[in-house]
Amino acid sequence: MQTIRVSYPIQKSVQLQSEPCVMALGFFDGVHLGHQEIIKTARAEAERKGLKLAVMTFSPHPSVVIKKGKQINEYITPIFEKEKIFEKLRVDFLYVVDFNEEVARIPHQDFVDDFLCGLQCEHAVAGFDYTYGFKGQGTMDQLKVDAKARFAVTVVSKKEKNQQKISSTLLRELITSGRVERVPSYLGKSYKIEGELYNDGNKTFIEVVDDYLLPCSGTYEVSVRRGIFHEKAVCEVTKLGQKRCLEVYGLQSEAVFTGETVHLQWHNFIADPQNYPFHVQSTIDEFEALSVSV
Ligand SMILES: Cc1cc2nc3c(=O)[nH]c(=O)nc-3n(C[C@H](O)[C@H](O)[C@H](O)COP(=O)(O)O)c2cc1C
Ligand SMILES: Nc1ncnc2c1ncn2[C@@H]1O[C@H](COP(=O)(O)OP(=O)(O)OP(=O)(O)O)[C@@H](O)[C@H]1O
Repeated sequence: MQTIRVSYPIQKSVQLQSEPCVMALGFFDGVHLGHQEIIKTARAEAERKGLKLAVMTFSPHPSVVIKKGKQINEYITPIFEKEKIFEKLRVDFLYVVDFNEEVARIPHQDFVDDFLCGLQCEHAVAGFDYTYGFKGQGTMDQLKVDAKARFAVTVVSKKEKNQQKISSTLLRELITSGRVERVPSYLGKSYKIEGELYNDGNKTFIEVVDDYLLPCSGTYEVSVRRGIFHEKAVCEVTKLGQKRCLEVYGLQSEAVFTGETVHLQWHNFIADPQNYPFHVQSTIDEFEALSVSV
């Protein structure tokens, strides 16, 4: 897979690198079961038509630039993690559009002309609620109009679980409120982060990139994978202002770890920082009840 950074106006070199493709559109934070449906659909079309499979995403999240509603600057899948997932899903080109104020103002028709036709999109695939262009005025119906018969459009219908749309928003809410055990039914697997393991003689801790979304402060049942070793452990999350700390207990090995790459999977919330177990239960049940989709 090739990851290609795209700025606006699109660089000539990027256009020259492009190949006729089926393009899947969206931000794709988490690459959850709804997103996977988009990629699967796009891949099937790419195979049927003998085209490359491309994904077009943005960085940072448009909410950071548009400043309307909640700004999303921590991710379930920071860009390096997204790249790995798309690689596994056999994506050929990952276009990462540098989303800035100028891009936010691009009218929907221009976005289609420059970013889709300009990168040889022959078939676009996105979900029922995908929007694009200035003020999000481009909808999936508008995309068919803006395509002007230059490419085909497939709209993927809403994928639901427990009567609600599977969404990055719901997953973020589950993770940040500590209900990590609910994640697999929307993500298809437990929430997993990658970091580096350190031991300072007393404590074992994991350092992660700053833009990873972490569960709320508390103690969690986790599993840690280091190379061929896969162990159950306990992780205590503490957050002091901007400073976040992930301390890990119960790893079998006595070795001193200095920067070894580890993968940590979040299985269950055990207790909050005051050692009250399951304090978040009611909050998230309320959230899930409130967010039942219409
Ligand atoms: C070229 C482009 C310009 C956009 N401009 C706006 C905008 O001016 N206002 C807006 O609310 N959303 C705008 N959007 C954002 C999308 O409509 C959408 O909200 C965004 O991709 C985030 O999706 P999500 O909230 O579903 O993750 C733009 C998207 C694209 C691709
Ligand atoms: N549950 C779903 N069913 C079908 N399509 C989906 C679903 N969730 C997202 N999509 C589609 O996947 C692509 C990426 O969407 P996006 O990144 O906005 O995900 P999201 O989960 O809706 O995020 P958010 O909750 O932040 O709005 C878009 O084409 C979107 O329409």
